[in-house]
Amino acid sequence: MASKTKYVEREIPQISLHDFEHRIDDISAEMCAAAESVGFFAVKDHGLSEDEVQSMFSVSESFFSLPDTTKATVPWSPQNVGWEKMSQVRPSTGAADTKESYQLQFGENMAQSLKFMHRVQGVSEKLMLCLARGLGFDDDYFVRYHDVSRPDSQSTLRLLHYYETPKTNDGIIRHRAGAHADWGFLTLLFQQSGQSGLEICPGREVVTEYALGDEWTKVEFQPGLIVCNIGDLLMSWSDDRFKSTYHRVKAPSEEGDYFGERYSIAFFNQPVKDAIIQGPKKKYPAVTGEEFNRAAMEKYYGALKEKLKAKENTKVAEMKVLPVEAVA
Ligand SMILES: O=C(O)CCC(=O)C(=O)O
Ligand SMILES: [Fe+2]
Repeated sequence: MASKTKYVEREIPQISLHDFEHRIDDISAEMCAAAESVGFFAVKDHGLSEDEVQSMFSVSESFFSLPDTTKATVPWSPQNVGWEKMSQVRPSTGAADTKESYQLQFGENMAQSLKFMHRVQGVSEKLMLCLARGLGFDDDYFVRYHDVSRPDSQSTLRLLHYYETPKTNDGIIRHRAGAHADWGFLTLLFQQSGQSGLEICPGREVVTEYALGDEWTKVEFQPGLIVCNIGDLLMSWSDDRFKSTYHRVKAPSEEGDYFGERYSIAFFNQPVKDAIIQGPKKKYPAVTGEEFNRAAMEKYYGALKEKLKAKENTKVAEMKVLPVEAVA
């Protein structure tokens, strides 16, 4: 039986993008303070309407309601596009997440999804400008490296669907999104009212490996907010000034947890392969986006292998494991 989760109240800063052009310096200061402390913040007044977001959730729900045999005609591929089900194993849990997801990249997509992706990219570019300014880079520094018109653009929209979890007490932990830090640059996340479960565990340096057994804070849906978090890549690119924070969608198991279906939408900003990743203080040697990903993949598989070795009767080769591109 899992022990009772420890919760603490932490403030997740809410940052208004209202009157962006005139307030960039103030917004940038707020964003950098959040990125340096909790690693998560929420933006409001970002220009995306509730209708636009709900339409994208409708697309997602229609897609996931198709029979598996139909969804399997667009299977997940190593380019990180397509559908997967119950196949993402996290080093923190060594077990597959109880979910399905569908990845889309810029290019040939349904017009509605593509339009939404461009809208979220627009918000992302504002955040990139603020973060670049905060680090002392040119304003367009990060935006240039996240050019979604390039054919090798890696940024990905991920539709997520977590299955309803039985309220049985059978001792099986049904992970939704096992604890992890996103490995990319910056993630923007959309949640739905009443579908709780997202939790964060800030302070990587003070938590145990994968933050298991530590103190969590719930990040609940609020209308009009986009939840944003720093990924490992930006942590490195900022000389560790901005924090990539552990988070999860909790395996429902305790009183007050939400056991129903959950839909969420994540937009992962990823730099192009030839981006040069190095912070202003040059804490780490310069690497390309491609090299950074390769190293992240090795680290992920190393951690996963260790975890699986530690678990009895689990053979790595028998498990269908998604590569790190889909891991975020
Ligand atoms: O579904 C969520 O709310 C979080 C998903 C997530 O953390 C991820 O896909 O990286
Ligand atoms: Fe994540």
